[in-house]
Amino acid sequence: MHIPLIDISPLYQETETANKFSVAQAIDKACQESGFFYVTGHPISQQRIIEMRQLAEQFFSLPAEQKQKISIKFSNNHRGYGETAAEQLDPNQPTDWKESFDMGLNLAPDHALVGKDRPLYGPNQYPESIADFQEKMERHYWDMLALGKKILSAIALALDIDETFFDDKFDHPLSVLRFLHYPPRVKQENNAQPIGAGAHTDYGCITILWQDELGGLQVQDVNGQWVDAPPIADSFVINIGNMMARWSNDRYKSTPHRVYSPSGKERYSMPFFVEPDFDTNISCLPNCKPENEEPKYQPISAGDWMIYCFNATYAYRNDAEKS
Ligand SMILES: O=C(O)CCC(=O)C(=O)O
Ligand SMILES: [Fe+2]
Repeated sequence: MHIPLIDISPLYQETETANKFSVAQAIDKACQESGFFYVTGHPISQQRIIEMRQLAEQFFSLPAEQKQKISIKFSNNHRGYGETAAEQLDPNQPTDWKESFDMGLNLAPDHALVGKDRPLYGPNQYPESIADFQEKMERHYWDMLALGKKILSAIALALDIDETFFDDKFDHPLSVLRFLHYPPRVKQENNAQPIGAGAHTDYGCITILWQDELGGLQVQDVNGQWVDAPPIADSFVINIGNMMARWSNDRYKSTPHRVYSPSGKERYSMPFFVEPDFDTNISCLPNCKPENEEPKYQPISAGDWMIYCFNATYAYRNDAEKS
């Protein structure tokens, strides 16, 4: 399996239409073949990545009780700290060996969009003891969302739909910026490498992943073999999620991937999940099915789709104690 490296800088040059189109075609091809590609030539600086990594390290090294104070268990909208083993991405494997911090669009509890009908909207939970934590997270959130929308504009171009098609679908995005920390772990008895994150597909539209220099991300090819997707300097790994596979009538592939965390070493990563507004109608995109055929899937709202996927993964959401 080939995971291409695509220089997306032409997407930022308004006049270079031909180059823009060849980037769009390269992205479209990768999304159809492996569902994975790397991007370079994006506007997120190395300095910013270093800053965000330091912030993640600072956060995860807080005392356990401070992290527990903002546990995702206390959130109605899936924000905050997830302790090690809270998540089980592959139901056939032990729980994942990672801790997490999730943040998204920060809406006050009395905001008109917040309520029972749209359970993924609401406030973030931030640690009190790290200076400028909220500001730094939110600045990075909006910059990553802008990158996500740029990639979506290239997908629109490739599909021969209006380049701005996705723009108005991100007024109140469900997008999530996530810190992950895979603590060091000893090798198992059978000498199998420990699993950091079990095999899974992502739920949403597209994922933009930064991973540290250790590597460990693996992508499944069509024969079921695991192929390394090592870190490449100044790049992000982009992959298609289930919502986009559905939206594109399966033109695009949502491909299983997993993380093997090398024993004895800790690993950091930072996925950004690009998800549209809760009420976005996910029904077959233009030009994604033959004219005389029906779409493969029924329309569903982006929010209902995400809730359906979340409920299948997180132990705490299925906990009888939490109604
Ligand atoms: O940590 C990584 O490199 C990947 C994590 C991942 O696949 C996910 O959170 O969906
Ligand atoms: Fe993933």
